[in-house]
Amino acid sequence: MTTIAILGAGKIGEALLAGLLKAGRRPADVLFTERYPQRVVELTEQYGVRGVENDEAAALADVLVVAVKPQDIEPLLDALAPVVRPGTLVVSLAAGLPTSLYERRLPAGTAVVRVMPNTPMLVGEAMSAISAGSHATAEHLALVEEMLASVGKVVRVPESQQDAVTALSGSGPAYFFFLVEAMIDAGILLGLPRGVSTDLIIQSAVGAALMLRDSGDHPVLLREAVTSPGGTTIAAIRELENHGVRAALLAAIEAAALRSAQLGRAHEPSA
Ligand SMILES: NC(=O)C1=CN([C@@H]2O[C@H](COP(=O)(O)OP(=O)(O)OC[C@H]3O[C@@H](n4cnc5c(N)ncnc54)[C@H](O)[C@@H]3O)[C@@H](O)[C@H]2O)C=CC1
Ligand SMILES: O=C(O)[C@@H]1CCC=N1
Repeated sequence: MTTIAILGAGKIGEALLAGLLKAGRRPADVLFTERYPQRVVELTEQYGVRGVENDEAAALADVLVVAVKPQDIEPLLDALAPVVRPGTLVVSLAAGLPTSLYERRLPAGTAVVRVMPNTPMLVGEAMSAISAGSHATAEHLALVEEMLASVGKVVRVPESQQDAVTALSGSGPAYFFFLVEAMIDAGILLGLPRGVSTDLIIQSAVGAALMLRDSGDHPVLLREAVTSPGGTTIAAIRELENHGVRAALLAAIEAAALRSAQLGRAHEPSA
């Protein structure tokens, strides 16, 4: 059985850990590393998996999943470079970091797959996009696809599209949460109790999400079906357009993609 070590078990690392176990991987086949001892205790107690040091993970695991913040990558690569074994697959979940960074810093020929997941991984509904580095084979991609399919959907994209993916689906859940938060506040403005407003909006979000996924209809058609002539919805849509919400989303997502590219460039040799 393949042994997987998750290096950095924070929000996304824990989501993957939980998802892999839920999908049937044995706790003995999953390791993790964490820099805070208290976090090691918590995760060991909760999931029955073993917390180890990064060099031990490199010695024991077939797949090393990097789930530290991009800003924390340098010390981790320093720790891994002398101990990564031939044949190890490195899977990076970090925003912005190109496979070339790992290939430059780890032993020659190390296979790297870059992944952009998102937090709905916690509920088995992740959207993950994967790209092969220059030494990753079809088998490596298939293995990563199989791992991630246990916690949601997976698509393959050229690595050149990963900054855009990061801006869309990596950060995407935050935009929906932001929208929901604002809509709940609108209910408060209209005098509804917070609990009622929250229930109304969350169930509407769940229903709309399922229609988007399952109906096969374009979002425009779904919106038009809610928008009666001379009715309430069109009055709201006019305000959304007047306030530039569409343009704001285009600008926001473009800013996220630029930030992803910038995070990658920060680790270039000349930076
Ligand atoms: N949170 C999100 O929605 C998403 C995050 N990502 C990426 O996943 C990565 C992790 O993000 P989060 O989980 O949000 O961050 P986080 O801060 O919750 O988790 C990172 C964890 O790594 C640990 N860590 C740092 N250096 C370490 C080291 N040398 N050895 C062992 N553990 C170490 C930290 O203690 C922390 O618990 C980032 O690179 C981020 O770009 C990707 C997609 C979505
Ligand atoms: O905000 C971030 O940098 C990470 C990457 C994608 C989602 N969260």
